[in-house]
Amino acid sequence: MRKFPEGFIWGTATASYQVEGATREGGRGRSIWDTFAHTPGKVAQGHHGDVACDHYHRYLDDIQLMKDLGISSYRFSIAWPRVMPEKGRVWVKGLDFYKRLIHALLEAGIRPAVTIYHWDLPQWIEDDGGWNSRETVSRFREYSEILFRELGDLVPMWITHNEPWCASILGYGLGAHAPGLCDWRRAYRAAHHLLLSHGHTVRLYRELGLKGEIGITLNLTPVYPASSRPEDVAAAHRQDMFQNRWFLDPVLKGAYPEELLRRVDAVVGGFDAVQPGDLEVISAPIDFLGVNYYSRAVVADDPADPLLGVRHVPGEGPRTEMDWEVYPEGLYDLLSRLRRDYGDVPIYITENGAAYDDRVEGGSVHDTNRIEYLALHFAAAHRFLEEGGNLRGYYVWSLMDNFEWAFGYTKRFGIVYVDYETLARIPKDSYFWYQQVIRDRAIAP
Ligand SMILES: CO[C@H](O)c1c[n+]2c([nH]1)[C@H](O)[C@@H](O)[C@H](O)[C@H]2CO
Repeated sequence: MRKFPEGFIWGTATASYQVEGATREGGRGRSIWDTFAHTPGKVAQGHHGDVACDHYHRYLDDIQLMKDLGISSYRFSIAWPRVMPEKGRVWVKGLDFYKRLIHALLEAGIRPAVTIYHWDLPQWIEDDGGWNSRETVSRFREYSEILFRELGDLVPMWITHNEPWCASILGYGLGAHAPGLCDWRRAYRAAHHLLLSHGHTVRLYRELGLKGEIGITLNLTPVYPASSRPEDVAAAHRQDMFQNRWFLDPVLKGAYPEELLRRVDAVVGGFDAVQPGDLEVISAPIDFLGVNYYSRAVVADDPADPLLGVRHVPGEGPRTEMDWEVYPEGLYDLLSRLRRDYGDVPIYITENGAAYDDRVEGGSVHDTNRIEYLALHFAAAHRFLEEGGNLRGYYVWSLMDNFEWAFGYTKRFGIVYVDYETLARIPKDSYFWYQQVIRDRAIAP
């Protein structure tokens, strides 16, 4: 058996817009995802989060599932529109659901890990410029201060942002996520303002003297050259800069990659979002780095690509329902690279999991492919730990099937199946497998 260390944190993760529903309850205002999902053609089959998994009303049953599973921590996000539903209005009572949730988690012996922002920006802030506007930085700090003052003594682990790369590139550059804009200049400005708001919030956390830990979650994708040709190796470095170092370097080293700034300036002109002192704020020391890992990228040199001169090449591994290659070695390589290039920063894997075409058969879901995926990735994490890696914990994405953004409910990532007709929860085989791993604190060799 491959034993994990005493005190290793086993968890599961979700996000507010993906599981809560109750989008019109408790004084909640509209988010950019309410707007985006209700815009025809943006989300598969017209799906939206109005009901989702109804976690807002069913959270006690879901916590019982977590308790039976045996996890020691649950990562979830707070919906900003519940706290700031409209311009000029702070609705602290909007936190009442989260206070109930957190108390129930603590009573169940489960450590709450709160993501302050997981993409559901209040629509009124987007109407005021959203992450393209520097004003949103101070609004995020104000929002964070409310959370810290109301929940700071109860919540021991805070994540400022979930994947600012996705929030900026997918939301403002590619238009695939809310707010659905296709403007690279705004995308780069949004990325900077997301990072800046992270830094200010970390500083605030320290100023308030709170005793927990705070960090940020980045989606990180190790990049491999399609061949050993120097052009492909150089292409992989460029993609790594765009995919990973763009966020890792400012947060952990206090500087953007020089070549990225040059390319951004050349393509979008005048990357003027950066002001003196910003990088010092962004690199405020963090207690941990949250890593979301799902798969790798393989790239080749391609002069026709205007920004980076790369083209993606499919890896040769099996694919999940998201058409992502299953590549557990990439998790070990990523963690090892972080340790090599960024020092011994404590790491949590804040998301890892897979979507598969799960079917209910006789009241069960035999998701052996997901068990295989998780077993391989747990083994990669274990190898890193065995080499002295500073890995603190592992949050499986996701506790339950949920709203998978532009894919709606067509992709299932949960270790618990959700019947969207009845909202019944059915633990999958992977739930019971994970339960045993947690009990043994080990995986089979
Ligand atoms: C390349 O995958 C990204 O890192 C990523 C994958 N995922 C995420 N980020 C988001 O944080 C979750 O909200 C998604 O539900 C989840 C599954 O798609």
